Amino acid sequence: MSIELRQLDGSELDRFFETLAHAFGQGPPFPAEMEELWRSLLELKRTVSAWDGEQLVGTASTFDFRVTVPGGGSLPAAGVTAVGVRPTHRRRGVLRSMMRRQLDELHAWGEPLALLTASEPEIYGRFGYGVASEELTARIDTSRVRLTLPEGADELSLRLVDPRDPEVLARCEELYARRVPVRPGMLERRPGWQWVPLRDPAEKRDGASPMICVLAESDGELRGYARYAVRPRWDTGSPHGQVLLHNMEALDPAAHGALLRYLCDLDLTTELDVRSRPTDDPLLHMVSDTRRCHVRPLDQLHLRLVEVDAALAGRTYAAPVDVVFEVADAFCPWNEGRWRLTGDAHGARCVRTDETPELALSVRELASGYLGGTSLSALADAGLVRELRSGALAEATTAFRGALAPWAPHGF
Ligand SMILES: CC(=O)SCCNC(=O)CCNC(=O)[C@H](O)C(C)(C)COP(=O)(O)OP(=O)(O)OC[C@H]1O[C@@H](n2cnc3c(N)ncnc32)[C@H](O)[C@@H]1OP(=O)(O)O
Repeated sequence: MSIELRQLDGSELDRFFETLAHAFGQGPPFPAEMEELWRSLLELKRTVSAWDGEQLVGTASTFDFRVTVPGGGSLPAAGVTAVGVRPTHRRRGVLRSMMRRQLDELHAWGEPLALLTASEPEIYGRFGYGVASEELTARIDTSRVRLTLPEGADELSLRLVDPRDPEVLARCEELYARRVPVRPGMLERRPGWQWVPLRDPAEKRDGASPMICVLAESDGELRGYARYAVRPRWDTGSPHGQVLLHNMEALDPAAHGALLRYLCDLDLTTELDVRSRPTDDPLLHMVSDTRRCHVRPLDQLHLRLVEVDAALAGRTYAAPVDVVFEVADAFCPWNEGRWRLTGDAHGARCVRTDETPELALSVRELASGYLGGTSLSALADAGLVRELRSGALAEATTAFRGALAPWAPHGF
């Protein structure tokens, strides 16, 4: 089988979505709402298509993001998306060849990072991606769990609005933009991206209502918003509906608490399903009983350092660090070798060196630690990082960690 790889032509987009629909197992047509959104956001220059003769057998693309890195700055990051291979052409190296082309292109364009959320966590490690953030899912028994609310929560007023109302959406996006620099992993949303967290395909609701939006305001100022749906359940006689939290942002503890209480107190419901929150979300400290919250962490952002030096120099460090890393990177050999990282809370430098290595690891582990979500010491305990100079591991571990757990607000 000979496979040709090339950028997609605009006239081939129908086939792109048809191939993706087959790859994800549901068969064509691709869900209409998603297709319309993705068509408006895809950049043909960033697509990769794999062809077996006239047949489109593989798809991949990237979005041109900026992601918040530790310290509050941001870096360009390629958001890998729409990866799929036709079921007839599985396990013959089509994905590998698309990943090869994609990373070569990102390298040529000088983009320091690539990010993705994976359908299955096993796929991307072999291409140098490490799990850089986790998300927390929870199923809160709101008939039993009580909340202790932060001061000021009672003073906020709550208002139900149409999430798609242009004025509401603009205000929510403005608030979201203020949250972006706060947490590593947050994604800047360019025009068009405000629709992504509003995705709500009817065929995926499974008995739940369309998306609802509640605003938390004080004297007309927006302090937080939550988007959710309600799935009524009456099958046992008494009502025990579920509240499904799609997304929520708040500027301060009071707004966060007010929104959470609203979601937990909705009449005729006994459960709040939290789909994706940071692993250090304050809700964990407001509930009376975490066992009845059924909390579960899942891998979230898989991250790749496309350019080790630009990536490491592009963030700041929680404590002074001066360490020589010996990096292994079989898939992107331009990253292989020794890098000396010096930095602190104000800035950093990362340069090639032939000095004696002090920590040895693969680019995958460096990626796992990059946003501050995974401890390099923990990776060393798993045999994945080797300390070659006493003290270097503790120094790098402390420097890489941040005050907040990394998290991305939505998939892509
Ligand atoms: C960012 C995103 O878009 S995530 C969405 C990814 N897409 C999907 O899950 C849709 C359904 N799946 C598919 O379309 C395909 O099976 C893909 C894209 C996951 C894999 O494509 P393939 O062309 O079969 O992969 P390819 O043959 O290149 O395999 C490369 C390697 O990955 C491994 N691999 C591929 N798929 C998987 C998987 N699902 N789980 C574990 N390992 C996998 C292969 O075994 C191979 O391993 P090796 O390096 O040891 O040889």
